[in-house]
Amino acid sequence: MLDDKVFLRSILNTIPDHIVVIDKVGEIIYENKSWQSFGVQNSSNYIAMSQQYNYLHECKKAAEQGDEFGVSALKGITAVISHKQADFYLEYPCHSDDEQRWFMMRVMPFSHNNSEYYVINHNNITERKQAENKAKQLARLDGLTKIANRRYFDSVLNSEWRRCERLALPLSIAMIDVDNFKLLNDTYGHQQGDVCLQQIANLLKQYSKRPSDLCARFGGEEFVLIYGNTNSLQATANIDRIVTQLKALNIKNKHSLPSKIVTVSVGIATIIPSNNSCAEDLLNEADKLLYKAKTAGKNSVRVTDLS
Ligand SMILES: Nc1nc2c(ncn2[C@@H]2O[C@H](COP(=O)(O)OP(=O)(O)OP(=O)(O)O)[C@@H](O)[C@H]2O)c(=O)[nH]1
Repeated sequence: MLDDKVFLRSILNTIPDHIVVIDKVGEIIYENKSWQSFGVQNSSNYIAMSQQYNYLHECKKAAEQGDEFGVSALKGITAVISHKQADFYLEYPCHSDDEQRWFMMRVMPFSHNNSEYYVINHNNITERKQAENKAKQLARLDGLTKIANRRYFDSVLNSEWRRCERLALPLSIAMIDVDNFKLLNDTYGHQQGDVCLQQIANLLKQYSKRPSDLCARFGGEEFVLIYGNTNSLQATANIDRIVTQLKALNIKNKHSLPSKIVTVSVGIATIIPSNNSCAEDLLNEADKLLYKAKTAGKNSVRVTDLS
């Protein structure tokens, strides 16, 4: 039975992976049913093409059009064909108009009648990718406030620093600390303190919506905002709006005098990043200003423009 071609073909047609076999020059000499039906549902490209195509030519075309995965696929398959590599794996996105999808391409050589052939197998890994992406997103968030955590803040600050340095743009940072937060906890309980932190985080989110903005929980009752391509005046105006909105929320902290509501102290520092300084210096500057605001009586904003 195993010598029966129809029998073997039937087996291959039951496999959900998209399988294609090419020869040394990339000519497609076999495709299974899954491959064919995927090709019918999707426009022909290097992952969905039929026997009239040359697989390597299609990868090359995709690479020339700037498709980075086309470049990797071409390189990997060529490396297997030229025996530089025993096999090749590539994970790549292949989104349709209404669905996000990811696949893994696997290239394995085999010999038959003194000729070499290559099985190219595309396996749908969307579920795993979605789970990985979700885990990645969760790892960036602070558990209580659901805004960015300190670790993610550090990485965004460094990349925003480099971007603003490259483009000679101003970068502003605002350190925000809740005033007399211990009093709030002591008066209304820790749970109410948590709710207050969540309210402030939601407010900060509303005022950091541009792609180069980020609000994060720095730790405890301290928050930090990154404003890329934002000068000192713009950053201060934004913080003023946040402070006004916080006042409007009227979150009670009756022993915090004289306001009796939740207020914040803020330090804002702006710089045009260069070789002479680093992101940590800017952060330290904002922190110093915050400390000054605290020691001068809290509920105020201190600003330094180093640009
Ligand atoms: N509810 C709640 N409290 C927290 C959390 N993280 C830190 N805190 C509390 O925040 C309080 C901060 O107290 P302090 O550092 O003295 O600051 P403060 O009372 O705001 O005083 P100033 O900063 O000088 O205005 C501490 O009591 C911490 O226990 C949290 O996630 N939830």
